[in-house]
Amino acid sequence: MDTNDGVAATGDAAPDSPATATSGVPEFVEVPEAVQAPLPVAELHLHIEGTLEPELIFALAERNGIQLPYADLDELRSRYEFTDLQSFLDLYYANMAVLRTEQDFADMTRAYLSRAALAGVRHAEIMLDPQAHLSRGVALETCVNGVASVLAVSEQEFGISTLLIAAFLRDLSEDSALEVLEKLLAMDAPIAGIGLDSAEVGNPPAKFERLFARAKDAGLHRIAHAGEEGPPSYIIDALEILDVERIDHGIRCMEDPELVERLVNELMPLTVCPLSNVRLRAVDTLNEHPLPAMLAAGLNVSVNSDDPAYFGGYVDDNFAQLRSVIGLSEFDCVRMAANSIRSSFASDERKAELLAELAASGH
Ligand SMILES: Nc1ncnc2[nH]cnc12
Ligand SMILES: [Zn+2]
Repeated sequence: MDTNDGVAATGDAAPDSPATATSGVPEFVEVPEAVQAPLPVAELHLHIEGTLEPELIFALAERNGIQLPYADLDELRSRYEFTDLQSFLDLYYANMAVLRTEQDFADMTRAYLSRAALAGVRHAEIMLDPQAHLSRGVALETCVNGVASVLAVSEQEFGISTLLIAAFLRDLSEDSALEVLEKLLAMDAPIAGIGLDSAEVGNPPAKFERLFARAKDAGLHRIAHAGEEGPPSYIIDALEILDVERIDHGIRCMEDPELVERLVNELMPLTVCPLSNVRLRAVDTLNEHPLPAMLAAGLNVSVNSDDPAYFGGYVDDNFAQLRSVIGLSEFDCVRMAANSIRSSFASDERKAELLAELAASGH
């Protein structure tokens, strides 16, 4: 690991040109950062339905005989202009209509993992929104088994260890969430934890106190979106009422210095998603993103892609823009990669393996 200031990543790999005296290239020329392997990271904040790329949406629609309300890819892409979280969620839920069979869920998962492997992801904790599929008449077994069947071979095929997290939609009732959780437990679904997502404002953590208590009882990990659009008090409530182990986003903690101090002291992981925050207008531009201030405050932050098909990039794209647009140093990138691994729910053995890989990565 080096601690040099980051050089802007161009995204274009330089041609292979060994720096020999005879090639005319001085021997001391360093390998440009762009040709280095990506940082090995754990992706901790990823909605699998948010990885549905436009091409796959069209392919699945055709396979399932579904008429999309867009004439072509360009028309679909023209809708990816969001004004806030809800404007995104409307499209995100609408596009799920193409997911009908186990094969559809498996294909989506496989597409994410193969792209994530190129992005440097070595461990992924993947959220699935079962209620968004049940409400369309897709069985729980269909979505869970479709995703899980590919996760089961992910380490072997993609070198990515995985865990599945059932995320519950906070704009629905707690009773609905409890009913689905009981079904997941009864079918022995391979879930490692539960999450809380969807429309945040007006749906505070306290609404899901019984759900999270039940999940804890069942030995499940607990995470929740908080402080994406919602106030800092939602972060406090997620910690105190839901007893979460990680906060998804959490960027609005910066409005409450006492909360920041608490999060620092507790080493509470915050899974930050910079490109998502810009696209959903939680921040105006990447330059105004609080991530550098969060790092300076000593918060345990990691970089994640959230819904990469909708927000302009996977985790490597997030890092590349942080380097090139706001000049984030290589030291901070490596620090966040290490945070992501340490904050994961992977086994201690797997974490040690990944930290060793990070140390040997040359970053
Ligand atoms: N960024 C996000 N916030 C809340 N719910 C989501 N579901 C998918 N992406 C989300
Ligand atoms: Zn999210």
